[in-house]
Amino acid sequence: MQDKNIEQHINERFTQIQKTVVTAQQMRRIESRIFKAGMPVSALMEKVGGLIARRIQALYPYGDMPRIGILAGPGHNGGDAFVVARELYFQGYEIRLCRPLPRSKDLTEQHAQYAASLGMEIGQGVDVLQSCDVIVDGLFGFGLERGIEGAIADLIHQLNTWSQPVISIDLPSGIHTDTGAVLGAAIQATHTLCLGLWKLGLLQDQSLPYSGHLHLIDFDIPVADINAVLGDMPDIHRMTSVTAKKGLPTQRHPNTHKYRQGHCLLVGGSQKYAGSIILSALGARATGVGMMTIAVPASLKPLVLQSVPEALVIGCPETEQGAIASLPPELLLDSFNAIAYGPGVTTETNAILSAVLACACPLVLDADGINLLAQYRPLETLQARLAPTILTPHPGEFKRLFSDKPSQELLSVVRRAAQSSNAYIVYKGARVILAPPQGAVWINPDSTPALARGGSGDVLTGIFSGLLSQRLDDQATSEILCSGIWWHAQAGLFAARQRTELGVDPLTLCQSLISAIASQP
Ligand SMILES: NC(=O)C1=CN([C@@H]2O[C@H](COP(=O)(O)OP(=O)(O)OC[C@H]3O[C@@H](n4cnc5c(N)ncnc54)[C@H](O)[C@@H]3O)[C@@H](O)[C@H]2O)[C@@H](O)CC1
Ligand SMILES: [K+]
Repeated sequence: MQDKNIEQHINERFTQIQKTVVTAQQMRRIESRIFKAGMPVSALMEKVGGLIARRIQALYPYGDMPRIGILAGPGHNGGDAFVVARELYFQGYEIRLCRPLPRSKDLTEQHAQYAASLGMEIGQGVDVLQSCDVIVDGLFGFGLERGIEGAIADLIHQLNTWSQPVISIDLPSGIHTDTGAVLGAAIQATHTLCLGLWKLGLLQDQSLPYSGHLHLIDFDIPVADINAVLGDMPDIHRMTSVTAKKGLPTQRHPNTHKYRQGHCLLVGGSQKYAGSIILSALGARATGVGMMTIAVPASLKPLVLQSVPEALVIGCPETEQGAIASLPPELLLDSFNAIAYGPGVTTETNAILSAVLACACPLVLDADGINLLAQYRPLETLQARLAPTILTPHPGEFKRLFSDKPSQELLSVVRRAAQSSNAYIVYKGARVILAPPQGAVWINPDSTPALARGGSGDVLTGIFSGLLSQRLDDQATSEILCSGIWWHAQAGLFAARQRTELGVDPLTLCQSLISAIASQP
């Protein structure tokens, strides 16, 4: 029993740590609580440095990569780097150190002196590192406050032209801890070993070209200190597989039947964009939704039925240019558990928008559904809706809808948009952000550029519709949407592993949805 409690405690802590995201200021406050409680600064640095050194050994064993070059800055990021240098030195690695800024914090200075006393080569210029097999970047961590310029910026630019793998401690030096922006110049890392808690900047699109593979080095920050600083309801969460898997209907009730597994309606398609509604349908199909109805222009019905034979396909009257002109009166929108409107509809007519906005179930608006909303309806319309509205804009659609330029403060901009429109915003950047009308913003940390192609978004819309249709009584909309976002990205990653990033066309993505889940541990 005792063992089970301990294991449970460790798992719960791990889940919380993986979900937690901090700014530099929050990390500073958490750190100072730990130090005030009695943990010596030097002991923590020692512990962290040891963990980093062991991770480097696992990534780059001595037998393959015997020469390690270490770039050490003036603050405690540099202190960590000197501890790592010493640890790896005693494991037999040949160490070369570059210390471009002479004045350091006391603890860092002490470690530098000790490294020198052991006979490690320490230079001021970066050239000393050039012949090394691996570079460790301990120049700046979350204490970087101002732009990097002059000789230090030149050094970073020079280092970025080299071909060796680079491991950044905490953050790639030069990356803003909160926004992920480049402050003048930034190291391009192969791996970033983020210390203690995920820094917000590492989850933002701007830092992606610099951060490489992300690892969290957990150094046992007490959960009580995290809660004391972030509160019970943190503003930002990182999606994890543990939380995402909970929202998927993978375990069916033994007595279930098709009407209990939800009924979704997908409205879309046109002569111009005939395929997108099929991709949405295939996304919805993978969710195991019990029943699916698809409303398309009448001329598309045979095509859609060919791809989704199980669906009830309704052929609608169409405009001259082949968009849906109206919905047949026998289609009762209130009989569905979720509706998606938008894939392939074009902006030719807005005749259907009012009807879908009036529905009493969750509504996913995507693609031209969003553009029509931007063009014809004030956002206040959404305030009146009784069920959740989900908007899935990419940056361009977001700008059209909210006339707000996504900026460095992207998270705040998206959050404000969700609050003011009373909608769940799924912002489709490289890392998808989910902002609900109230409550925490979620960021998906794991994805792939393979998903950057036409049709990927249609699949996501279908997944949302299928999952929302099967919602359990106690399931929050955010939870369901997080699961969909995570699943979509995991399928992309799965397909990219099998077929490279070039081979993840939207049909392959649909076909990978089930395999991606089945292959999860
Ligand atoms: N938070 C924690 O609990 C822990 C933090 N540790 C390490 O400590 C780091 C933070 O340490 P610090 O607060 O000392 O910060 P940094 O090591 O990031 O750097 C701060 C130093 O850089 C200088 N500086 C800032 N911007 C500059 C610029 N543009 N050009 C030139 N100099 C500049 C500052 O004057 C200061 O001396 C973390 O990133 C991590 O590596 C670890 O040692 C252990 C635990
Ligand atoms: K660093």
